[in-house]
Amino acid sequence: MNKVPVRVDGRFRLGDVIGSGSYAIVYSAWNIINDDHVALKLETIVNHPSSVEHEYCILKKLEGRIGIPHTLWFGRESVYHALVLELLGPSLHQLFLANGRKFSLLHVMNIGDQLLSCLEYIHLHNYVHGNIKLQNILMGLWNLRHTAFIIDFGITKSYWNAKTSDHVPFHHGQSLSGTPAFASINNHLGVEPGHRDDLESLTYMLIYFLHGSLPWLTSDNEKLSGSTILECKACATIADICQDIPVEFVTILIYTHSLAFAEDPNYDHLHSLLHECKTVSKDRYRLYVVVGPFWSPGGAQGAPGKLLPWVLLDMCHVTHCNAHATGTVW
Ligand SMILES: Nc1ncnc2c1ncn2[C@@H]1O[C@H](COP(=O)(O)OP(=O)(O)OP(=O)(O)O)[C@@H](O)[C@H]1O
Repeated sequence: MNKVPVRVDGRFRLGDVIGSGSYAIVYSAWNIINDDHVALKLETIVNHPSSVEHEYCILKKLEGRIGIPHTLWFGRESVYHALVLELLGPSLHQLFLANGRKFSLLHVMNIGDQLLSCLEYIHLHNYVHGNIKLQNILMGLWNLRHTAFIIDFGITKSYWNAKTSDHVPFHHGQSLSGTPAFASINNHLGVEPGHRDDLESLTYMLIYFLHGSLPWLTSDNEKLSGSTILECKACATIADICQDIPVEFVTILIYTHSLAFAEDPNYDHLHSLLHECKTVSKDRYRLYVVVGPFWSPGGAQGAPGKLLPWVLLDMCHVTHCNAHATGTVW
């Protein structure tokens, strides 16, 4: 890496490295003029379009809502693009590890509620975040310590064509963007991302918090290839994924999988399912039958994947979706 500047824009003095990703290194920094502590993201200027500049443009359109980081400055400093952001606290990944790899149901619901509202806001502004994962959710500091912030808009995309005022067309054949562990199945399959993909990633993340794992992750965090993860994800049954957690998560997962490419999600429905978990007794967690795997990849013409036959039973309801019921009862 090139020599890192001592100061950026004459006023932001660089401190320690607080994080890094594939494009940039994030430093804590101190604004010597107003004594403010900030986060400063440095990306080396290269030929391809700047991810940090892209992130800055998106944040400028989104900022103003709780859960979206404020931008304080963007510009060039020697051979770097520099983005100055409000300083945030630990990531959900760090908190999860510090908490012994388990969050309580109440905590998961609270985080889920906040992130769902924030994603709805991002989607209303015609964007798909594209990389929802625990490392990209930071808690605020001080009086915002209970507020979850979504960060890293480096691969965020607009799904709206401003010229034609249309949803971007269904498109197939892209490479996987985002992080394989939490990517939607359609993302693995190269389908143009939409709202549904952010919601599917959010659901995997919430389930991961409750379980401490997902069927396609190894216990020793071995780095598996995207194709191995896809194979395992596509073969996993709902029972594998949602074992021992409230049945509402089964409904949420099935709902996110069933969304069509350009369909507007019903966020209120998802909020109410999350809230229903509060009243769920633990006995209900296991009372479902699932025939899996529950997913079939899209066809060669770029048709979206579809739910395979499955049956879900719980104490109160019997829900059929093309059901041919054989399977195991838990
Ligand atoms: N505003 C902030 N306040 C505090 N820490 C931050 C802030 N922004 C980023 N970080 C830290 O820096 C890390 C890397 O940031 P970020 O994910 O934005 O970088 P990236 O290069 O775009 O990553 P990726 O490779 O995932 O796209 C985060 O996981 C987080 O720990």
